[in-house]
Amino acid sequence: MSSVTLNTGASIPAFGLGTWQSPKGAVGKAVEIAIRAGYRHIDCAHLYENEDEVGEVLQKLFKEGVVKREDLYITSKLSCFLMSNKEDVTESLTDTLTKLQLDYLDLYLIHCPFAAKKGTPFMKLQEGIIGYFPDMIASVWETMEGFVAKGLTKAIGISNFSITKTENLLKTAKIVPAVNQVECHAYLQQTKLQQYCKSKGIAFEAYSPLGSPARFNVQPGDPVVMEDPAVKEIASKHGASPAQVCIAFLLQSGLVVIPKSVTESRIIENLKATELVLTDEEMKSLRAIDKNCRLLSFQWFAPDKTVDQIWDASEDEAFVLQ
Ligand SMILES: NC(=O)C1=CN([C@@H]2O[C@H](COP(=O)(O)OP(=O)(O)OC[C@H]3O[C@@H](n4cnc5c(N)ncnc54)[C@H](OP(=O)(O)O)[C@@H]3O)[C@@H](O)[C@H]2O)C=CC1
Ligand SMILES: CC1=C(/C=C/C(C)=C/C=C/C(C)=C/C=O)C(C)(C)CCC1
Repeated sequence: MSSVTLNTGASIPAFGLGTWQSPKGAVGKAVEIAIRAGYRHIDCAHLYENEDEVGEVLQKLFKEGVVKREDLYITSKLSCFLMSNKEDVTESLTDTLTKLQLDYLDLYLIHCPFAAKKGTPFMKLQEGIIGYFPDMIASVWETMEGFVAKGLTKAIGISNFSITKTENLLKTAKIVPAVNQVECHAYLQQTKLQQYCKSKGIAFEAYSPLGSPARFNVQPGDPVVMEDPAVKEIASKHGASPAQVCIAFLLQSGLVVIPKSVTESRIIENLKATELVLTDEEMKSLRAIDKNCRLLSFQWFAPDKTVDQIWDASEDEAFVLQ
């Protein structure tokens, strides 16, 4: 399977399994199916509230000799509720390592540049929002640099950072982020952010590569990337599924891609997309369907800001679904 070389010198498998909204009772099974089938990269987060079940299944697979820790690439992310001080940031990582039953992560990301008050119930998130503060991010980053020094994570990175917010971070960072994980699919191709990340040596990770069809804020009439005529046409030419075309498009663009599924047949189907080779012509027609359409606005993290302000939209003038 192809991989991307990070600015640390390590490689990240270009294809991995997402676990957001993978419910307890299903996420462990999904991770087990995935690893047995050949996945070697799992994308986790404190916020997903399912890391304990992922940890149990990893332990089981290690004990059975199915896979070794060093052959897996495990990412997790700092909770937005635990960003206000060094103790909270350390608590988030420690809690994740305990739940995943691991000594170290391969990659630890700031989940998003916005913070929320510790203890806020997730369902009342809007009541606990603090916002985006460059100074807070700078000190979170300093703490995370300490995690690398202590061997608690091999690399650190960011998620949901615009060019402006990344530039702010780079003013004080001693370690350049290894990765920026952001929404990216055929309807939000993020070419400008991709170019910027490349220029800084930051690898680009595409989340919601299938257009996150079951996201909590989905509305009737929203554009559906897997139903795009160009995607469907290319899929039928290859005897492939639209999901496979969406994944192959991003992989062939040199990105890291982490589709989520808890359905056995889809977990396997998505893995097979790593073998699908699209022609230059097909890549060109997929590049042409970009709508600059953001599906996860993150506005709940900054209700006082417009969605354009949240994403520093002058950078990309994204059309955003509210
Ligand atoms: N850093 C961040 O802020 C974010 C990170 N992420 C990460 O990226 C991962 C992927 O993004 P996500 O938003 O989950 O969305 P995806 O674009 O990966 O879509 C997942 C959805 O598509 C369905 N699906 C999966 N495979 C297929 C297929 N072959 N055919 C048809 N439908 C399919 C899944 O259903 P089912 O499971 O029922 O099979 C699920 O409902 C997340 O799980 C998470 O790890 C995502 C959002 C934000
Ligand atoms: C506003 C809001 C919600 C918040 C959703 C959030 C904050 C989702 C964050 C998703 C992330 C960060 C995903 C990927 O990594 C709830 C709880 C659904 C309830 C309804 C209102």
